[in-house]
Amino acid sequence: MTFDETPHECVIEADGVRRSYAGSFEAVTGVSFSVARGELFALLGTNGAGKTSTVELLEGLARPDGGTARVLGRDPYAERAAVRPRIGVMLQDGGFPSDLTTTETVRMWAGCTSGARPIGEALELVGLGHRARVRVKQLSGGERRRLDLALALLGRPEVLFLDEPTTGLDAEGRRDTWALVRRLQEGGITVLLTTHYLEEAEALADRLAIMHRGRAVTSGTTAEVTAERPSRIRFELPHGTAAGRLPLVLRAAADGPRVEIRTHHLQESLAELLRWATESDVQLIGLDARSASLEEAFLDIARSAAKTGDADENTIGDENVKAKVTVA
Ligand SMILES: Nc1ncnc2c1ncn2[C@@H]1O[C@H](COP(=O)(O)OP(=O)(O)OP(=O)(O)O)[C@@H](O)[C@H]1O
Repeated sequence: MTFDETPHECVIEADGVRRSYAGSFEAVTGVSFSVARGELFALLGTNGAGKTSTVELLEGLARPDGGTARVLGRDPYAERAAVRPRIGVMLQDGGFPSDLTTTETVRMWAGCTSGARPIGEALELVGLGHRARVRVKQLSGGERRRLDLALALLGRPEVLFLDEPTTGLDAEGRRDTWALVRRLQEGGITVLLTTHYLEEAEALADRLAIMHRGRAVTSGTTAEVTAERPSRIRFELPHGTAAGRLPLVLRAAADGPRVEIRTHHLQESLAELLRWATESDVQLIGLDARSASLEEAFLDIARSAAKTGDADENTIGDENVKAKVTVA
């Protein structure tokens, strides 16, 4: 994705950013994406893909070894003093003094934040109002993540960086955080999020990128990313119906009752299958047809990269096969 394709004001821009550790190992090898004002962009990827390393460049915590990072039109590292008051950062591991209470922690943070929200409001926002007097060391892992979020929101940021914000939260806590992020976004905030939860990206992201080994292997809306993957049709043939009776394009070499069709032309393949089933008077047991999910796209990328030892290609999977049938 290039900057020109984004119709609105770019608030976050990574243009070919690179980052090396110890002067040799390149953890981020030229990543580009942009986030428009009010958008939520999610960075997904395998462990060690380079998500945090990339986000830190945009948070101004490190200078890129190549390419450029811009936030609110400025260099977040060189112009940190101008950028920092306008952004909220939720790191993967906040590391608070554990003997302070949640209120004391927020108060301490408020002391170095200009225009900070009232402490009670910040805690209520993240559902920690009832834990105001509890020491940080007594908070659960999920509650600490919420405290992290409260601190990130303290200065009413225009841009919010969330590094795995719901890790350690239970299902209810995760949904509460999603609802809060949506409310913040409705208020015009721009969000860059990293997550391991694909349903989180599906629920929240306007656009996303999947990273692997320091590169953004694919990016776009969930629909665009999944459109590259084949859809799937599954059913079971009734006892006594041979797979060899299936139309040629849907036929498997092997026999057996269970059929799985992978196709890039779901509507056509399904129509052909149903036409055949009706004409042949065959009942398709447990018929299930679905477009590829983000999870499938992600797994395809991880598997393909593991197989090839590289993730250089943008297209993953057998894109040329119109319909691939496996009969188990
Ligand atoms: N300070 C560091 N020194 C050396 N190598 C590092 C450092 N921080 C990260 N790395 C390496 O850089 C690569 C990318 O790490 P990074 O934390 O950015 O990935 P990630 O996608 O955020 O991973 P995860 O999902 O596991 O949090 C990994 O191989 C990691 O071991």
